[in-house]
Amino acid sequence: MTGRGSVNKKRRKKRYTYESLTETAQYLLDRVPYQPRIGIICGSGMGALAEALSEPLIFPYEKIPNFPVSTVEGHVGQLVFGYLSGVPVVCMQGRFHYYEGYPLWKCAMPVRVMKLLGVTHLIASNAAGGLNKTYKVGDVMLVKDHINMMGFAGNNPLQGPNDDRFGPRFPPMNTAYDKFLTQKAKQVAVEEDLGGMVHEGVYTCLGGPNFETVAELKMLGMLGVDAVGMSTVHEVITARHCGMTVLAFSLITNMCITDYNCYDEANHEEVMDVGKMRQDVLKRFVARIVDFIAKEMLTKDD
Ligand SMILES: O=P(O)(O)O[C@H]1O[C@H](CO)[C@@H](O)[C@H]1O
Ligand SMILES: Nc1nc2[nH]cnc2c(=O)[nH]1
Repeated sequence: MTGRGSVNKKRRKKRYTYESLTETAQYLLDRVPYQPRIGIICGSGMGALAEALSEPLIFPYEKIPNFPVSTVEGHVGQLVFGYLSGVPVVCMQGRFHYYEGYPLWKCAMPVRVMKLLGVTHLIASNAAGGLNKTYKVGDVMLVKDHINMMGFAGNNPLQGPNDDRFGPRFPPMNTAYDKFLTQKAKQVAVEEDLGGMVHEGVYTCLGGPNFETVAELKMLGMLGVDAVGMSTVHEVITARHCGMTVLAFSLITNMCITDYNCYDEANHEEVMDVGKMRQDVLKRFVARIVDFIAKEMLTKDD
């Protein structure tokens, strides 16, 4: 086979199969003496969330069969297994973004590996720009919904042949973010020094890596977006496709600039600094949510 046909065939071959992802999961299960039930994805500058795990077992991405590698500052690039609030969890200390050059199905691949490890609940965190004018830097926005902007252009992590062993061809997304868990997280946030700084809102993911123009942000504001980032949506779609319960939150690391007379500029250093600034409170926040899931939700699933 020559030309386009052979190029397409090679591309198709590179996609993960159920079997190759099982191989990845088995590699990890052979080295970890338990199955994690909760998965946590650390946002930019929020890798410290993984430092809260006791008895950590660390797997750098480059050592895990079939795993992509992290290329972004603030994303260490390792899977950390351990206990949080006494519950076995797995934490992605570093996620994959479209702007790194990975297709969305590859960016979301660790979520399927988590599923095969036994994870039923996903907590996805991210750093995001606050578009809602009532938000402030350092606030937390619980994601109540998303707008899949990249999906509008036909780019979706579930694109390509569907494997029913993961989930259905046409999964619903209107219940993507678990309401019960989000309500509980709201209550926890209020109790954990985040009262008045916790919101519920709509997140969108753009391809990046550039931050947005003023006109783009104005448009997103009109669409009802409260926070803007470059991740999470593809992970959540993949998680819901395979039946996981999802909670997601954004740390507002910068306010989106929608004024042509403002000459401040968004930058990644600020994003990471704010992550660091909020790391202790977020560690407690996530630990309490894990505790809640373990006590109120896992037992129901068992
Ligand atoms: O979404 P996370 O990975 O938290 O990071 C956000 O912050 C980075 C930009 O500073 C981008 O990677 C964006 O997606
Ligand atoms: N797209 C986008 N991603 C971010 N991540 C952190 N802040 C921002 C932002 O303002 N825009």
